[in-house]
Amino acid sequence: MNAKKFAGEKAVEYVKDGMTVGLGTGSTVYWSITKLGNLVKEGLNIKGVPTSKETEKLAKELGIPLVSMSSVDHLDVTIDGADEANPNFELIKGGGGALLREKMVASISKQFIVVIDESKFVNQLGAFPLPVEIVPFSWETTLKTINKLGCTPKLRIKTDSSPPFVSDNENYIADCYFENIENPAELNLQLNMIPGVVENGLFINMADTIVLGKTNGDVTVMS
Ligand SMILES: O=C[C@H](O)[C@H](O)[C@H](O)COP(=O)(O)O
Repeated sequence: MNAKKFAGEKAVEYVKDGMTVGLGTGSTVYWSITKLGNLVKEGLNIKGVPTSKETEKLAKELGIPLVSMSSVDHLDVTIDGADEANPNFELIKGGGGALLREKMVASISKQFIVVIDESKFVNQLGAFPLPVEIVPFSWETTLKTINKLGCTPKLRIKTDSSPPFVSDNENYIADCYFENIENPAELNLQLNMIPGVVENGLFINMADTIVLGKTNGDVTVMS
């Protein structure tokens, strides 16, 4: 059974008529967006702010009205997936390369709802390589600097020997293999101090609620 679908659909309960809604990116929030599309067809009045070109395309196909982030002061709620979440509600995001826009959208949201399946809820972050968005200019130098923080960074490529993956913001992604991240809040600040780093996939003090789907159909909501 599809744990991502259970979590994604449950989170839609937080969306009410008249809200401006941040629409995350990925295969879990896909289910939230699809359900929202159905509710819009039935008369729900919302405006969406997409966090990626992929989500923008999906929302348009589903008929969800969209507005740009720059046209709003805040969002009422954002629903998004994550690659890992810990009991402090700290997250790793960016497996799909959308972390920068996702962090910007989440940062002005009154409520940030994270949808995950149970395999992503971990005691310590870091088994999933941390995505870091970096500028293409001298990316090799940026990787060397990131390496000094105790990880092995690898430039993301689509397949072996193909060109680098390019984000919606025309940047590259370094996937950083830490294994264990002892202090996510400190690492978040250290990474963002490096010239060449645009943003990293650690989301600290941002998530308000985690909606966790299980394969048996149970959904746990943590706030
Ligand atoms: O860049 C991608 C996002 O941060 C996703 O929300 C994250 O990777 C989780 O995606 P999925 O729900 O497909 O596992």
